[in-house]
Amino acid sequence: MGKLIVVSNRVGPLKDTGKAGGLAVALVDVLRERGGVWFGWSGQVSEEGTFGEMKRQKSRNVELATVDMNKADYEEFYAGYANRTLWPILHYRLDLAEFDRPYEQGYRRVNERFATRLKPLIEPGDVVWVHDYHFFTLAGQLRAMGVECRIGFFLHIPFPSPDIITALPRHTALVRSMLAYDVIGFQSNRDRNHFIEYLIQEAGGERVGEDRVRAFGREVVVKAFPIGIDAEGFSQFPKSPEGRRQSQRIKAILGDRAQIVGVDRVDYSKGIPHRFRAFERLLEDYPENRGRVSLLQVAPPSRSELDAYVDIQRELEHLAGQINGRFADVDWTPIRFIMRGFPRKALAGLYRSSRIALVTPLRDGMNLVAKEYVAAQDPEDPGVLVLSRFAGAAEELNESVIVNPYDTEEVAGSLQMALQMPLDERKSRYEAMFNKIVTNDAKRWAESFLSYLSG
Ligand SMILES: O=P(O)(O)OC[C@H]1O[C@H](O[C@H]2O[C@H](CO)[C@@H](O)[C@H](O)[C@H]2O)[C@H](O)[C@@H](O)[C@@H]1O
Ligand SMILES: O=c1ccn([C@@H]2O[C@H](COP(=O)(O)OP(=O)(O)O)[C@@H](O)[C@H]2O)c(=O)[nH]1
Repeated sequence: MGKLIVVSNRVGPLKDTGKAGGLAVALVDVLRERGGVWFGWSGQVSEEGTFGEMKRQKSRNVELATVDMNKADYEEFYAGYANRTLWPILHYRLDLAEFDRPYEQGYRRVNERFATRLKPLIEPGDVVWVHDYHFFTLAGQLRAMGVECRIGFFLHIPFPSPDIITALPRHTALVRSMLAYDVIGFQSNRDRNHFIEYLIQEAGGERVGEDRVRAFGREVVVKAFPIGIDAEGFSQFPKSPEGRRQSQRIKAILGDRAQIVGVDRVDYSKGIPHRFRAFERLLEDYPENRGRVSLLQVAPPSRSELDAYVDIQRELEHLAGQINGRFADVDWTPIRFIMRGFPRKALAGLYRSSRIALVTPLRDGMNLVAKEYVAAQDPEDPGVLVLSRFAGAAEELNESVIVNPYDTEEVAGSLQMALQMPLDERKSRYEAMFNKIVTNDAKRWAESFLSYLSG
């Protein structure tokens, strides 16, 4: 068998640096396990861009092969079409989507350039596994250059219903180019079903088996492969020196008070303002929690060059200040809002010392934080996961307390219920979820996808 070539916009690093982003975290685990080449953007902007030298760096069984982007590529492809057009649409936010012809042209250009740089790395027998919305059209470009090997695609973010997707100008061309892949994977059945509905309604496609569709003259596998984490490995992190150090710091400030934790990139899809309001509502409706329960929100900034991201950051600072001003006391701060990233071992310590994780995205492909929180719990005294029904993770983790993140009163009531949940119920919910995340871990996710891709 040939080698595995993984392609994603965000590549590495292979070490845990505390830079947030579930895609990179998941792929490190997979590549470490199986070995291969990981090709993508270096994270650098230079004058030569994709025409510059390919940086190659080997660490044990994984080789990182990266190229720069130039300023126009960065602005039109990454900040433009990927994050101003596709990201909001795929997260059901048509109100935030910007449609600009240069963005779309930049997207096609960068996909073509990446295909040109990738092609010489592909040898007979290799399989290519492409990730995420940055590269919907990459396989189409590779095929046009004569590449015939098996190429798979996995979408890490949601795929909405045809009603929403059809708002994207020239959506047909985009979806048609996706059919150049041999296997197309989604995080959840909901996303997979939306894609099939699109093919049937908009492209005259048809289902030709449980996981196969025919459209645009091609027959491909279309299937949900919910992404996992290295759950066994993560469950050991709270016992690491860094994990312990964070737990001890938290215990020292909390005493016998309870902590709710949230961990998200600052992104409008994550529902952080709604979460702050739900926590405020908890303090209003259940005043016995004042002085007794606090919310720790870790929120590393993300895509800060985009207005929508600057706006949400400001809104959060304002809201946290307002809620703290209203309820804080000399010895208690209701919301501790930390706008920087932590390495995952440190996060594990924060998760372990929190009675509740409040994971309330308005839309999310999967949400690995939900799985990490479960993995980090003490089996003898586990905390409670309160999870949005709109996270991909909710399809699997149905023993969590599932909430509608838009319903402030419901989330506040669920927090109160979680704070009072008896130990035996906490344990039975935890055990069911832990078993699932250990079984459906990152390794199994990759093996399952690759077994379809190998044909
Ligand atoms: O690369 P950035 O623009 O800095 O953004 C970080 C990553 O965000 C997204 O992550 C998604 O993948 C997770 C793992 O499958 C999933 O749990 C989560 O729901 C998604 O939002 C994005 O998809 C990545 O491409 C970005 O690198
Ligand atoms: O300070 C932080 C915050 C997050 N993360 C990691 O970033 C990933 C976030 O993945 P998720 O699927 O929850 O959301 P995404 O950011 O990919 O949309 C998780 O593995 C987190 O542990 C991290 O390493 N440090």
